Amino acid sequence: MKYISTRGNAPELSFEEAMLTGLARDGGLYVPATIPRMSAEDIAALSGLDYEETAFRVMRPFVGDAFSDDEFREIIARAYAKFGHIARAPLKQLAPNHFLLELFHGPTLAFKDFAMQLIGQLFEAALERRGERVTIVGATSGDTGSAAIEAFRGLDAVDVFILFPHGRVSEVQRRQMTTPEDANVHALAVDGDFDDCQARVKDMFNDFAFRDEVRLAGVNSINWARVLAQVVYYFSSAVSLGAPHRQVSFTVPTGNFGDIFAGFIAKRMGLPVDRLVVATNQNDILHRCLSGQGYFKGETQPSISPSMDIQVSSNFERALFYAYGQDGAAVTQLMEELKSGGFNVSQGALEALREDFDSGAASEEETLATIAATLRDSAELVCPHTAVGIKVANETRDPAVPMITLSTAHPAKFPEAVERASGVHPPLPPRMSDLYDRPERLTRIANDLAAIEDHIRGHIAR
Ligand SMILES: Cc1ncc(COP(=O)(O)O)c(C=O)c1O
Ligand SMILES: N[C@@H](CCOP(=O)(O)O)C(=O)O
Repeated sequence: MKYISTRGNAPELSFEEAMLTGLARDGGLYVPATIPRMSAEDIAALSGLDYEETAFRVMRPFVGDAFSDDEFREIIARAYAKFGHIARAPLKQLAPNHFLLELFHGPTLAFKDFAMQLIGQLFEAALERRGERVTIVGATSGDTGSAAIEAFRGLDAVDVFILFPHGRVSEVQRRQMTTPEDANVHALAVDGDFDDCQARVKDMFNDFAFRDEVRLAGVNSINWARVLAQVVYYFSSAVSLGAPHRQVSFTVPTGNFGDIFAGFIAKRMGLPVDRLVVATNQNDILHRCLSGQGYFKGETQPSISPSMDIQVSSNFERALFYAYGQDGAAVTQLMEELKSGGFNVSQGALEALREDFDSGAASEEETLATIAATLRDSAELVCPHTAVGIKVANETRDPAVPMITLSTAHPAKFPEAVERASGVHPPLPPRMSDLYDRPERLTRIANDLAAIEDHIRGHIAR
């Protein structure tokens, strides 16, 4: 299995190389050269398997010879051992033909743990075999950072630097990043928004001298392995509702487009998915784009679903690559135009996107009202991101097709908003009950590439 860049001008890499490389050297994102198919029989055979075996069967064709079957099975087993639910990703019924896929039973209470726990194990195995060490940099609007820190803390072969927007993540998210004591963990509070953090991470990858000096690696969803791990729960949930004999749809609270892009890959692999619905908060660039208004950046508006406060949606580049018929030059041109504000999507590409994706958005008031209504009508307390998904699912879904809305974080990560909406204060799980008492350690830093690179140079263990 080879991986190619969405911009068509970077070396083809193996799974392991693509995973350790992160961003392609032409600035693009790696995707598999061909997407492996699973037959209806292969999908039917997943019925009744546990999550780990499903993960093995779904991901195996993408991994090539990077790991033996036994090694890969052991890695998967270790990755999900710390999850607090035997099903890993349980489904709950919200209403007739509307289901919630709970993705917050991992160590940091958000869906990011599914991929991050796995790639922590994959990195450790690959780096040990190669005798190498890397410097991981990541940008976060709250959840990726805590999941990455949890997955990589204490590893000898890795230093991990997480850039988060100062003052724009929830207190629980910030404390999850700033309270680990491990010397290889570095939380950087950047004076800017998430898009600034993500842009600085990409700048570091595009600064080849720095990239090679510190042996940079990335764990944002620019990393293909992040997307791959998230494909699994589309299969596990659809199969438990009757796939391949029955179609299902998914609504996905969306920011950086990584999670929903994993759904697109599942569909391309042969999973019978009817619609993939993009649900955004008031930062609705993706909804506007899919509604035919072009992809034009605005000012990021802080919201009660802060993890989705994103304007430049990194993985949308991968969707565009397929919508433009895998034309790397066309994608390169669009990304150039994005630097000066945005671009219009061609009619053909828009039609291609709409074959798979619907979209909708939720305002702040609608998000709060949905949290309250979901508690009242279904006895489920949901986080604001999940509420965005439920609101959009209710507006767009076909009642005849089962709709699975992804529940992306535990409500206790966003207690103020949840309590404001519902009057209920969601408690943290007992294992985290001292989170508010632990000392914090962070560095406040300017939104400045040179300052961030200097800080990293000065803090890595060489
Ligand atoms: C809780 C939560 N929901 C939804 C999202 C959106 O996911 P994606 O960026 O993959 O679209 C994020 C962050 O990415 C998140 O942390
Ligand atoms: N919402 C994310 C933003 C970064 O997303 P990623 O999936 O590209 O790593 C977060 O919580 O940090």
